[in-house]
Amino acid sequence: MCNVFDSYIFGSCQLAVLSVNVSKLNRRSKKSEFQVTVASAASYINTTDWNPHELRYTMSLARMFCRLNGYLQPISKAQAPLVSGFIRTQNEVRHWQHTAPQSTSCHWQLQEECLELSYGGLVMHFAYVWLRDHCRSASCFNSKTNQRNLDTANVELNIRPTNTRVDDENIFLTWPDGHVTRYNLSWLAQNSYEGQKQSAMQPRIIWNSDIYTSAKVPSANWDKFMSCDDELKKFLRSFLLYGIAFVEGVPPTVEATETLTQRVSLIRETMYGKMWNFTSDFSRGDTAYTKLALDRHTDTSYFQEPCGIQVFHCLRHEGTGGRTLLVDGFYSADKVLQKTPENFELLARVPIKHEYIENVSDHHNHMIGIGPVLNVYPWNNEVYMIRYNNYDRAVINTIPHDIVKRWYVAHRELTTELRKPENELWVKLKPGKVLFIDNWRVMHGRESFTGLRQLCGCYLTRDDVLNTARSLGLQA
Ligand SMILES: C[N+](C)(C)CCCC[C@H](N)C(=O)O
Ligand SMILES: O=C(O)CCC(=O)C(=O)O
Ligand SMILES: [Fe+2]
Repeated sequence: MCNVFDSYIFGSCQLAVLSVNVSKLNRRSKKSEFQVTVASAASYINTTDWNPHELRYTMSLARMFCRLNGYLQPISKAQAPLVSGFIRTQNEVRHWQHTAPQSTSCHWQLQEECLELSYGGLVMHFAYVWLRDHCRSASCFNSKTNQRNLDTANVELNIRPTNTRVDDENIFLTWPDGHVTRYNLSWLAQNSYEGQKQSAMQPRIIWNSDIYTSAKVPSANWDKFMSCDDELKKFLRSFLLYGIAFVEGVPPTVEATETLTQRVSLIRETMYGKMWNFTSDFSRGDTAYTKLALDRHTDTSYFQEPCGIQVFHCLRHEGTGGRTLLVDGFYSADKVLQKTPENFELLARVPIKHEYIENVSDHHNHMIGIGPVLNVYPWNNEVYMIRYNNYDRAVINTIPHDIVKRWYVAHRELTTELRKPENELWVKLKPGKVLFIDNWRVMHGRESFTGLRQLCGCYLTRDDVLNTARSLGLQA
């Protein structure tokens, strides 16, 4: 059973899109609906009796047509036999609209609930209420402030345009009250869900030690960094790509480190202070303030919003050990996703708590942060933040007993990935070399050490780092 689903005209050709009910054609098939695109000569669509032979001929035409015009998905060979024995129902035919041939591949169609737009190889859908809400006309949107004027609550939820037309670049929608919205087609394409789903929010290169080392990412140079926007931009570009970046030749003082970071962002003050400068004196109730080794972790997982960036500058070390360990959490998370998607899912969906309880001399702090280990964008499963700190992980009381063991299995798999030696990047921080770490992505740790070791640094406000990157023209 097969119906003509849609048809449209392009130049001298008329195209029919057939909706084939595969379950009726082949009962063993699990799929119930299948779409096949067919191109034909203009007269073809008026033919009432389609026979398999004719259809196959039409399909080979379609394939050729698609290839020539490059704007339809070529029909795969596998689909061809499915359409034999179809019945065409005339009343199912709806008409596709299209922009002029020279304006390239853009086709649109008004459906029951949405506008369907085919542009640049992507088929997109825009709900009518969305289209009304996003109107960029002067009365609906203030282009000086980039803010919406329209009161969304006044939009009829079942609104539909009463009239639609297109020119080469735009689609014009007339609404029931007479208001006209003009959308630039490429604006729609750029702002579609389908486009967003396909692209990464944050383009990145996930790395293990080999990948990072062979990339030979250059460090920025202090003088240039402070005076030249291009150097800052290069630095931020590699920071966004790898989640770590270095500046060398920095005067080994807290003040210079502060000046440096303020070129990138606002400092995020926490209960550790604005700039911190610490040794192994146990002045605070945390293992960081000892000489002990620290396994890979993210910091401030016990904040509702963990600090976005951590800056380290080792001002002094007279002793042995104390190397810094860096591991790309996104690389390991990706391995879990590839190997055991259900473990990835558990780590991404199950919220847990992290906690910081400090009662040392004058410092009294109790922080609780709640969230999953892997924070992902639901539309594309892209990981954007990892909370991973086994020291600070709190009592688990947010997971029922039948899930908790599965959660531990998933957590173990992530840990196994994170601990693979090939994923570990070891660096010895020296006075003058400042390290920026994306604390939502790259874990840090350290080797135990002897002697006096002084580390200064700060946390940065993530929004401000990204803001600086965007102002320099980077995608962040
Ligand atoms: C960086 N600085 C020394 C100030 C604080 C260290 C905090 C360590 C804490 N366990 C955490 O992971 O958040
Ligand atoms: O001492 C170090 O190298 C790092 C310690 C640490 O994890 C931290 O301060 O967050
Ligand atoms: Fe840390």
